Amino acid sequence: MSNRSYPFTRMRRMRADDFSRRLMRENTLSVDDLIYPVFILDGTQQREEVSSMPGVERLSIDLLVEQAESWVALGIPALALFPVVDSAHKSLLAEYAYDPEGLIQRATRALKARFPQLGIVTDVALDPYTTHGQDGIIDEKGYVINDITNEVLVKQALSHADAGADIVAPSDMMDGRIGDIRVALEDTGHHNVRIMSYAAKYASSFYGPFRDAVGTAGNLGSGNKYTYQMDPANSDEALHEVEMDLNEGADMVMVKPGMPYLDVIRRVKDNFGVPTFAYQVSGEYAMLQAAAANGWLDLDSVMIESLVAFKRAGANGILTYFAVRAAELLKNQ
Ligand SMILES: NCc1[nH]cc(CCC(=O)O)c1CC(=O)O
Ligand SMILES: [Mg+2]
Repeated sequence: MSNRSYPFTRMRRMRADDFSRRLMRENTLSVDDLIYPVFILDGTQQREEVSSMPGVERLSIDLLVEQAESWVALGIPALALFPVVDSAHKSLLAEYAYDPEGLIQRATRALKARFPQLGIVTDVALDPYTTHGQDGIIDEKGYVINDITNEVLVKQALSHADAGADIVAPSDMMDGRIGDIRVALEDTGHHNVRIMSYAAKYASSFYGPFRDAVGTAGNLGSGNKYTYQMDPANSDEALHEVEMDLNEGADMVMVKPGMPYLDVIRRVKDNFGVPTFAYQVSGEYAMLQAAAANGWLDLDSVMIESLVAFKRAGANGILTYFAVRAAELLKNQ
């Protein structure tokens, strides 16, 4: 007989029964892994669907607080807040981003007042607040000016922290903003406000439906974010980005988008062993929803499979528009 291990080893033996499949399962998904991104409208009693994201609703603060009751009851640890900013509040210098009475600042205060134990993650980036939809302040040629943008991002992050945000999450990809924000938070006594850095954020076309949801698609027009977001062809560069953000004081790092970038998550986790998050972005959500709507995929099972895949790749948690549905499924399993 050859030196083959079969039939002494039969990989199928452990798969033969549910109990042994459970015993050898390497990764599990729980509600503790889920962060739910939400879109916030101004006004009261406002509720709007997002056509490219079936099942996602943009809500005014009062309705958001009402709905959050059930999300908290499901055990979802944290929400990530994204504003739908009225065009009257958009400007070249993005002043509304750090207005203490701005939409995110008010939403954060309302949610923390009602649910002190619910983690609130705020997005630090200027794209909802600029007339051109870029994530920073631009020069006469349209180039996003790094260091001037950082000054505004610091003001924005501090205003979020003052409003009660637990985690500020810079998603802009300027160089050096993590260090600038960390120093400012320390100087103002916000020692425990955590920074989740969108450290390896790619210039991705999978963000399309998000730009519809927050209403920046029109402002950005045919523009792109290639001069600050990463080239999808790179992954060594992602490690360099992550290393810099950790050195500047990031508590958590993120890879974004999610599913097409699982290899990057694995490299980040293996190299640094720090809390690593993935963002299953709007386009990934839209793809699965669209296929399910056509009867081509079973939504609940592909949703859970995709989320387990993030855990297998090394993610400690996932920002996902499926958070509520997944939490319901995990509760009933
Ligand atoms: N700072 C903007 C921001 N923050 C989160 C997303 C995308 C999230 C998603 O697609 O679900 C984007 C879009 C962009 O960079 O243009
Ligand atoms: Mg960077």
